[in-house]
Amino acid sequence: MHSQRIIRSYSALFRKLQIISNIQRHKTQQVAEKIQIPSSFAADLAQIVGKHNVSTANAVREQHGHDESYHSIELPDMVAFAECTEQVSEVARLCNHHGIPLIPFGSGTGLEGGVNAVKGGVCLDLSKMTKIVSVNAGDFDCTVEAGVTRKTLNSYLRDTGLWFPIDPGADASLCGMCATSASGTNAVRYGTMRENTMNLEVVLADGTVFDTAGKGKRTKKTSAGYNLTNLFVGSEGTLGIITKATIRLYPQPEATISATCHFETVQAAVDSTVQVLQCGIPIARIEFLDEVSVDACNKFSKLNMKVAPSLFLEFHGNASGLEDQTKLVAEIVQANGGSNFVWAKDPEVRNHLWKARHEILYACMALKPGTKPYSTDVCVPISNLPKVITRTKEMIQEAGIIGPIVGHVGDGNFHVFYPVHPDDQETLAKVKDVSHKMALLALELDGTCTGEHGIGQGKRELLEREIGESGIKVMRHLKMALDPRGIMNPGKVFF
Ligand SMILES: Cc1cc2c(cc1C)N(C[C@H](O)[C@H](O)[C@H](O)COP(=O)(O)OP(=O)(O)OC[C@H]1O[C@@H](n3cnc4c(N)ncnc43)[C@H](O)[C@@H]1O)c1[nH]c(=O)[nH]c(=O)c1N2
Ligand SMILES: O=C(O)C(=O)Cc1ccccc1
Ligand SMILES: [Mn+2]
Repeated sequence: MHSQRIIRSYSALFRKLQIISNIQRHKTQQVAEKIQIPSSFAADLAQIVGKHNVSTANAVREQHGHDESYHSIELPDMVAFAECTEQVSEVARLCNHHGIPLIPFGSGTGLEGGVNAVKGGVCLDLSKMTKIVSVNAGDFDCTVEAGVTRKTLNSYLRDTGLWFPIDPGADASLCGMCATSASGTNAVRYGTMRENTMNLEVVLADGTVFDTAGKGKRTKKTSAGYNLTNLFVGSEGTLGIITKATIRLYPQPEATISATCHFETVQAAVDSTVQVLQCGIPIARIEFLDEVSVDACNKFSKLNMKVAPSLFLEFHGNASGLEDQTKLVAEIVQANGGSNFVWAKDPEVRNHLWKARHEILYACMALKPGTKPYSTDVCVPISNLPKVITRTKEMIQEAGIIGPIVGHVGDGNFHVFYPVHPDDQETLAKVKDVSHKMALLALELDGTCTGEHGIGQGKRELLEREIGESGIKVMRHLKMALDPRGIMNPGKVFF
């Protein structure tokens, strides 16, 4: 008995050591030498996409070597612009043949360093693939090419009475939004890219082109086999290149009302949110801003809000329905000690409010001029949200740093924006420490280390903790099966 127990504990220790050595090995791979590109490669690439669509110019490489995050710029060796799926397929085949990294580029608005070419290689810019392939108004869906952005789609749809509501603030490409599983302010009502993507045309590393739900399929439901569509949603360019997306559309709301209100505590704001959801009010947006964010918004966007934990809300529906909804929400707010429930129908007032919310990143940077934003993004079951936000605020105070908080509170999702001077290592170390502790707390409280920005470069270790050894193994098997040479966006999602 005793010897069996010893054997068991030794084998457990051995397994642990194996995991550590695996992680070490992957970390070493991550800093391995960049791949040497053969001299004939640029000419081969130009054969596929045309000479005018290949660039090795520094300015173009610099433009493509970063997104909107604090992650340092990493230059690709060259940038190629694809104009159609066939070209994407040929480029993938060529890169795969030579084992050259291939990084899909949508519009570069990501927040986790997803497009930064950590191992060099070819950045494949998809912004020239701008066809809106089809709009099926009667079926509430449309199919777009990789370069179509959400604002372009919504302008195109304006006269159809339909719209695509997923709104990450930035004018991101829709396929880039699929790649990061984006969401934003409207997700509480309309869901995220996961719930709104029906089919994807994907080019695999070896050039294979396929449709994740079957050619031309665009049904609201399916039980047909594995969900390959959602395998690629959130894959961050590591499994293949998304060249087309079929996504769901919604009727444009007949009437819209926005509102703001203020609270004594974070708890009161979250309690109000939970009660709004419990009452079945189909709230379209319910955004939390702490007092530091409100102050930043007041200064940057010329608002005149009470500096207190606040909610920005939006209601979509018909006129009579909206009256009932706003009345009920006002009562809930009041019951939780909230004040100044102010609502607006006027589009100008509403647009000003949401513009201010979307520009919060820039408002927070203006609190410390010359800084870049270090962003965080955790998501927990909503009942645990006050705990994580309150503890995070304590940690921010203890560390003596500035960290405004905003949250897509209806989804249990929030962000801290830390404005950091790029050469202020001391503040950066504190920010990283608080962010890591916050993410660990979220994991401990049944949450995820990212609700919507993705893993990118900075959260790979957190992903291992979140998914666990077996889950990571399954992910690795999938990666190996689809991209055996590891050319697709190396250094992201995995070590
Ligand atoms: C001011 C502001 C505000 C916000 C945000 C950004 C900014 C600047 N974001 C983040 C961002 O808008 C979001 O991550 C987008 O989905 C990224 O789309 P891009 O087209 O810019 O992808 P981008 O080019 O930045 O690429 C992102 C990742 O996807 C991959 N990729 C891009 N296109 C691909 C394709 N066609 N096929 C395969 N892989 C592809 C890339 O390789 C990379 O790994 C956000 N997000 C959010 O969810 N909620 C929010 O509230 C906000 N808010
Ligand atoms: O505004 C949001 O909701 C975002 O997701 C954008 C963001 C979050 C954190 C840092 C920078 C931008
Ligand atoms: Mn967000």
